[in-house]
Amino acid sequence: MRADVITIFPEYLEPLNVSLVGKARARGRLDVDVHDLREWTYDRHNTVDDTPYGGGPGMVMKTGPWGDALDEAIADGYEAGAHRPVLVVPTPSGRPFTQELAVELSERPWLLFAPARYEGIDRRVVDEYATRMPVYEVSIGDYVLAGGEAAVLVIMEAVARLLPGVLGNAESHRDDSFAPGAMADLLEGPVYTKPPEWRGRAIPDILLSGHHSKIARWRRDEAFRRTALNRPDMIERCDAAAFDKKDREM
Ligand SMILES: N#Cc1c(-c2ccc3ccn(Cc4ccc(CN5CCCC5)cc4)c3c2)n[nH]c1N
Repeated sequence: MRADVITIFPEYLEPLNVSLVGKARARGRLDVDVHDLREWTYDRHNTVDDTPYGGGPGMVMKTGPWGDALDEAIADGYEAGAHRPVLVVPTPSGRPFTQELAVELSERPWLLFAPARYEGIDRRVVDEYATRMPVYEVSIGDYVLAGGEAAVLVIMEAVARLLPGVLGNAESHRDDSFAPGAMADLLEGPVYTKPPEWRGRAIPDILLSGHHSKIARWRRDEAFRRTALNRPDMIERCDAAAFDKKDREM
């Protein structure tokens, strides 16, 4: 997979050099190029924003720098042999970024990220590139950030861990919360490791029993309990038939 990120804060994307995404890059599973939008400004102050037409708070990011930056990133990607880019625009008004969408994006060969700042990018930029490629306008949650760079980090991590050969245990993402069909879409239950006792707190006996089907049932029950507590909405969505099927398999 190829990923290009255009931003006025390239240093914000430094975390893409470490941990899971950094490993995916080192293993050649992912190529990431971060571009400073101000390289496509030609005035003394490297201006990327201006006042909004129609008035209102804040500033709007200008068409010129974004158009020139996107055109060059796209041309360079094609020259490097990449094809079929999609434009990913983090925005508070976007569709929710979900595990399902992470899977969809992980199957794309080239992601072009346009994290904005200020009040966002002049709408004509998205309208222009939507004539050339699929555009995903996504929001990572119901809270307000100051820009899209944090969303790029979230999206890149969620996508990179789904790329083949990136996660140690290739299957482990299939049991994720939110992964379609995993544990009837329940949250993860509690996890434990050595030592067997810590500050007077022991491990649930069942986990030391070696009885795998009973352990699996205990884990499912704990997952159900946690989901009912923190995400009752997911319980309604939970497919009772799938749940009963899991029950019979244990
Ligand atoms: N993903 C994601 C995001 C973002 C996000 C993503 C990208 C940008 C680019 C700029 N901002 C700042 C901003 C914040 C609020 C508004 C709305 N206006 C405020 C007053 C009148 C309406 C416009 C921009 C961004 C925020 N926030 N929350 C998420 N889950």
